[in-house]
Amino acid sequence: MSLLKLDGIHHSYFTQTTATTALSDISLDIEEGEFVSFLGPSGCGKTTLLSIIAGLIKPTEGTVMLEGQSVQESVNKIGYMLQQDYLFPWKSIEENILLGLKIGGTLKSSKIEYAKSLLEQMGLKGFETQYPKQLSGGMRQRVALVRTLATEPKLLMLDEPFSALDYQTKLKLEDLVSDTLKSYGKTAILVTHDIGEAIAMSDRIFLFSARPGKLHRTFLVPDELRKLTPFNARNHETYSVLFQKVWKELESLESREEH
Ligand SMILES: Nc1ncnc2c1ncn2[C@@H]1O[C@H](COP(=O)(O)OP(=O)(O)OP(=O)(O)O)[C@@H](O)[C@H]1O
Repeated sequence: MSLLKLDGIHHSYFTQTTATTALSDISLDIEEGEFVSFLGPSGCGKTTLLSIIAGLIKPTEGTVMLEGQSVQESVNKIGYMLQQDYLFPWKSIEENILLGLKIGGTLKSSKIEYAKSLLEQMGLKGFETQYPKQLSGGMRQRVALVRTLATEPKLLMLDEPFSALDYQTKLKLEDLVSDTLKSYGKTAILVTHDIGEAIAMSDRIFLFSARPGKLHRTFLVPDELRKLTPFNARNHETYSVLFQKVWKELESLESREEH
């Protein structure tokens, strides 16, 4: 059984006078432990689809099942990492990380130990008593990921989590996030505008067409890239071949939108 199953998703936004169809007939499956990316022209409905998967928006038509249950019954199984870290500035790094567990009523010693091991793995040991403003943007994003992983979500939604970072920090964080998610066998969906990031980090890439967003094509990332770190994948010859393919396909979708 797939971890996540979307079947016939269709979504329109309605006002009193207008209807905007954002998504049309999206069906896809994501397996446990897979890392997939959602790519597509601006406005093709990626954020709408993430919100539907998270159970924040009920689709006009279609179903979303996580581990065979409707998402409305599984909201606590989903974790987020967003473009902004949304850490509480008045709380220390440790307090920020443990907050999700506290709110969820699962602040047990085994969970605290797990959070501490994540903190160490993300290179944040020694920063527990510091405050967000004392950390760099890349470090704050690492704290945000630890806070998310600490609640042990089944599915992680990564909504452009690297797009506000400088290029070098972004490349380093891609490696660290990829390594951490692989080592814990986590399933993740990355929304990005960066084709290279999608190729370097994913097992599969879902390419959506312009509004209304439809699943246009799925690209399988070849094994020789998947076994490398994202940084090393970017330097492999197969990477450029796939980059060209995805680029051309995306460009054709964007030019269709303009006419
Ligand atoms: N609350 C809303 N009410 C009406 N229309 C909306 C609403 N939210 C999104 N839309 C429309 O639905 C379409 C899809 O929007 P969405 O934000 O999901 O796309 P996206 O692919 O995430 O965009 P981007 O890549 O620019 O972030 C767009 O045309 C947008 O204008």
